[in-house]
Amino acid sequence: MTDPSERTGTLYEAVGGTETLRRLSNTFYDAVLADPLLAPVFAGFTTTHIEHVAVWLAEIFDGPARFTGELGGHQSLLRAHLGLRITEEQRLRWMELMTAAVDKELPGDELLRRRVLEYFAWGTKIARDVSAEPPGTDLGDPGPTPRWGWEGLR
Ligand code: HEM
Repeated sequence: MTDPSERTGTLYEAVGGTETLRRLSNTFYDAVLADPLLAPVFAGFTTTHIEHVAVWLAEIFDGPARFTGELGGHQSLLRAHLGLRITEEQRLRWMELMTAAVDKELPGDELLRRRVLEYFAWGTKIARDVSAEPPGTDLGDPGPTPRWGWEGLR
């Protein structure tokens, strides 16, 4: 089935919920920390990062709004990237490693794969742009956490 309008339910349900997103996050950060271009960016990495990314993705893909409820929401996510000065080369490597992680952890559903990777392509550009601003920059109110569905950004 490839027509997005024929797909029901949320991307969160289709990926298999928070448990799968945790596995995706885990596989991805194993690769990031072994990567010479990205590892230095993640010098302050702790294992809570893996869980926080899984909780963020759950909300993006229309699951529980726990990142908003417990972890500071959209603004806090953006603020976490301030001052990182992410280069386009680093963003592309991030995408390459995430694509490999998606292929491993979310096999067999081409439309789901495409939608999930489209979110990451969109989100990494925002992270790169925000990261050019110094730490502490006032970002104003970025609005609620975005939601991604079978037809993309809503
Ligand atoms: C869709 C794309 C992205 C998502 C969903 C995402 C998600 C997150 C989340 C949820 C956090 C907070 C983690 C925590 O609270 O522990 C975070 C922090 C961070 N992100 Fe991202 N991120 C994205 C893109 C990127 C990119 C492209 C890079 C660099 C190449 C990056 C580098 C970092 C770093 C270094 C931190 C930690 C900052 C700190 O030490 O507090 N992120 N990200």
